[in-house]
Amino acid sequence: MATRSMHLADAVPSEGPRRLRNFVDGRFVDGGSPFDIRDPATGRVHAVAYEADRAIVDAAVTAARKAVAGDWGRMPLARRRALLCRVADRIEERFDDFLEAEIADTGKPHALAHHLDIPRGAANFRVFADAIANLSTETFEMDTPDGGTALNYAVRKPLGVVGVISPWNLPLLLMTWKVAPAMACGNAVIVKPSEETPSTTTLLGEVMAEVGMPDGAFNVVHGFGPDSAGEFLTSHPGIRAITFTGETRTGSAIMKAAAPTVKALSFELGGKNAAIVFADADMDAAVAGLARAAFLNTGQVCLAPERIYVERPVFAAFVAGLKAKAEALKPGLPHDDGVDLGPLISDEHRRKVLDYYSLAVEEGATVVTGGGVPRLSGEAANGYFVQPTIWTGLPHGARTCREEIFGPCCAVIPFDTEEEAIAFANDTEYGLASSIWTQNLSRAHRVGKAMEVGISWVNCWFLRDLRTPFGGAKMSGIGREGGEHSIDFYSEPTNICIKL
Ligand SMILES: NC(=O)C1=CN([C@@H]2O[C@H](COP(=O)(O)OP(=O)(O)OC[C@H]3O[C@@H](n4cnc5c(N)ncnc54)[C@H](O)[C@@H]3O)[C@@H](O)[C@H]2O)C=CC1
Ligand SMILES: O=C(O)/C=C/C=C(\O)C(=O)O
Repeated sequence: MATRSMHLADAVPSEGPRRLRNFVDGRFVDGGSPFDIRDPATGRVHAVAYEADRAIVDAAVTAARKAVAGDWGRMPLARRRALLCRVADRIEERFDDFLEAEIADTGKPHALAHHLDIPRGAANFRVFADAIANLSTETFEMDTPDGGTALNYAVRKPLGVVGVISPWNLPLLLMTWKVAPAMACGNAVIVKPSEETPSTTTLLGEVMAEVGMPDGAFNVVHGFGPDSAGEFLTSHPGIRAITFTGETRTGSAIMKAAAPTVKALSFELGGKNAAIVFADADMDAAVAGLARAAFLNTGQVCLAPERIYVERPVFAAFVAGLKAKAEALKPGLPHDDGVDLGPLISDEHRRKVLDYYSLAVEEGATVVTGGGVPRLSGEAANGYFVQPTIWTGLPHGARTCREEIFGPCCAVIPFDTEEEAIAFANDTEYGLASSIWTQNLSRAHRVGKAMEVGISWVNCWFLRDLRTPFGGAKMSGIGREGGEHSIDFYSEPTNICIKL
């Protein structure tokens, strides 16, 4: 296959900040207002992105519509699948470029991005290339009033142009989780990555050009939310669907903007996830598993448990174990030896998390560990680090127990009965994920089912089979993605009824 191998975005420069331009109709375009992208581990500007104005967003929509009506829309399925697999291969061939770009934007530890973010970027394309190949549709044979029969069968078709609005916590992973199924279904996409983390999405534009993706099938517009590229997309009449991961309030603003043009919406929103540890759990596994769950990616995972309910007889042992794990985490620069705790994404987000650290104390918490900013030297002294933090003694109604913090922190709360644990866990407006730790399989099933969430993990957390439904209940989202659930969202059936 011919490839166009060129660094169109200047995304791998030899010197100075990278320039991250908008990618429209198969090429990087000039224009837009520059804004700085900071490395959160050092506070230094490492790239400049260009905020797309309305004209650039309009050009992206026009190009995307042309692609759907043209080469991309007419492409045979086998070729479409092969191109998506080639995107996955190319992400792997350029693994180090993606790795360094993701690390520069997020400051996350090298090992984390190496094991999680970049491999999932490639895996997302492979999984949905397979899913679309194995798609079946429904058929119904019916009797007709004249004594004959008719055959109904559905064909699935792309929606058209899909707007993808993605967040900063797992930038490549979460963006490709939406782009891959949308493109597998034959849609053209316009991605607006988070203004904090535009680098890997820009690199994906290079990859799309390199593998020979038809012009306009994949577009990137940079910028912010309100009155910027985000809102221009969500209100654009040429876009048929919006898929979004991020804060619940943002989801609500997007719904409003999308309402006049009646777009299809798929939302994965905030969480205030609960974990429940029963006294019969394998305690070492529960402590290790929940330390990972609470502190991975510095707590910036929407699935992270910020409330951990522990059966009273094992409460003290659990808290002591979790404290030891939190205190063993080493904050620092992504490439430094042994570093396993990165910074928060921005100074603004650190202020928000530190405000919650103060609020917890005002609300009556005992700070088991953490509660502030770690002392770091060298370049990391200017990074946006906070200490992993554990609280006990918080009342259920505390804001710290009800509002999404999105930092490396959790409240640990005792319970006495299974019913009480279920009631505590479900006492929230959110409903994304839960994690239950017990060796009693009947209870695991019973409690897992009682959770008002999209995903209940038992004796594990963030174990992902990409074919399964993924999304949130209550204010944690609308719809499910994953496997055929993604195909359902990113395509629509036309029923054909043939009188035989
Ligand atoms: N995965 C998740 O569930 C995430 C949750 N959050 C939560 O959200 C809080 C705020 O972080 P933000 O980065 O401000 O999240 P956000 O939800 O505002 O941003 C996510 C994406 O939405 C875009 N956006 C924002 N407002 C928009 C609008 N009106 N129309 C269209 N697009 C819009 C942003 O530019 C970004 O690409 C965090 O402190 C955290 O609690 C943040 C990121 C990811
Ligand atoms: O595995 C996934 O598809 C998603 C994981 C995490 C999030 O959705 C999130 O943190 O927003």
